[in-house]
Amino acid sequence: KTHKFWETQPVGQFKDIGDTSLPEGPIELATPLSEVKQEPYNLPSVYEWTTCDMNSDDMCSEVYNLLKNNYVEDDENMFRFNYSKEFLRWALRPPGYYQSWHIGVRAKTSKKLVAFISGIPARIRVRDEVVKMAEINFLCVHKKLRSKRLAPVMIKEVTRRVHLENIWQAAYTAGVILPTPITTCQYWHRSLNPKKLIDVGFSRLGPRMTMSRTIKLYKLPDTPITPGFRKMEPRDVPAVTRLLRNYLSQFGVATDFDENDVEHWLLPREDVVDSYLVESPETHDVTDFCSFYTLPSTILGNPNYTTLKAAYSYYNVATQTSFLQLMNDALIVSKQKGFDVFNALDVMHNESFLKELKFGPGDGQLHYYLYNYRLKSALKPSELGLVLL
Ligand SMILES: COc1cccc(CC(=N)NC(=O)c2cccnc2OC2CCNCC2)c1
Repeated sequence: KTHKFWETQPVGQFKDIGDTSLPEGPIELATPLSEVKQEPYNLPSVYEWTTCDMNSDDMCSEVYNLLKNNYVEDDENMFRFNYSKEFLRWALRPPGYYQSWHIGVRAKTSKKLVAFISGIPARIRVRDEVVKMAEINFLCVHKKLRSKRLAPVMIKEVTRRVHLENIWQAAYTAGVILPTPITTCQYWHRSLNPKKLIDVGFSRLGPRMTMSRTIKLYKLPDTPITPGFRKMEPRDVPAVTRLLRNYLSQFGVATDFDENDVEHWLLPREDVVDSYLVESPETHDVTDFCSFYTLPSTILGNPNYTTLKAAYSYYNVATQTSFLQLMNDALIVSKQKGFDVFNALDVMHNESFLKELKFGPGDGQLHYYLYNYRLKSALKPSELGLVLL
């Protein structure tokens, strides 16, 4: 009952956990394109499929507003992700993207966008295999249409369109447990504006703590302390790519970035993604790198504030600077840019700075999944080098 749909899909099944006789790799073989269902799946008769052209300002606004009002909320329904239009255009149009993977559902009569799901192409290395995958994200069904079983048919439709491009694997995350996580991450938060976070109920005043003591606890310098710490520029793409590829090579599952990918995903974009590096003042080598993306949340039902400005840790590499000092500089610049909180998952080597830099554990978990690819055993979060938006 609970996983009616997922028990029909080529994903690791709970009953198979621990069965080491099952080989690591694709669960179902690729099929000839002629055997892929050519026509879209059937929706309930009052709805119709639509392809969302994110280059169109109107379409982008429709997707933005659907997500703004109906996308993921925290467990206590106090906050809802509020991805910006510019962020969505960035997230959905990487090199080689397919507009056909930006799938909407409209009500036939009103023509209103009532649901959305997206895929983007990505090369993801699993152990020693680089696999072409779709990264599935932004699955959203209007609050008024929940439990009409729209999500399963939307997942089947995006899968069909991914198959039409001869791609047979996918990666996705969810806050809920489905068959079967490849790893489960904890999320952590570092207060930058503790007074606002306490006022809106994101954080609570610690025991035996006053507000002024709390503000002092989270105080940061005005400027980064690492010599040579500066914003990333286009000329840095080759060096950052080398640094990233070398760092990510140690993880069991990781993004396989090339320079083209780094140019899209990591060059700074105002209010979307920020990237900094350390250029050695002596040698001018690029020795370290840190980045975070901008994902505000709507504050639900607070009379004094509407938006929580949150930075999310993205990819970070330290080879000469201490990881602690590098990430503290990331906190310093994010505070200077007006963020209220800096969030991170315990993936890669993040655990080494979380407690030291005064991150507190979040109250939820983020589960990572692969579609049509079995891992012999689950990964630890520290073995994962993949951050989804
Ligand atoms: C603070 O506002 C929120 C609004 C909605 C949900 C949550 C809790 C939550 N679910 N957080 C995360 O999933 C999360 C926490 C730390 C780092 N990345 C995260 O999620 C990313 C990656 C997956 N897609 C959403 C953004 C918080």
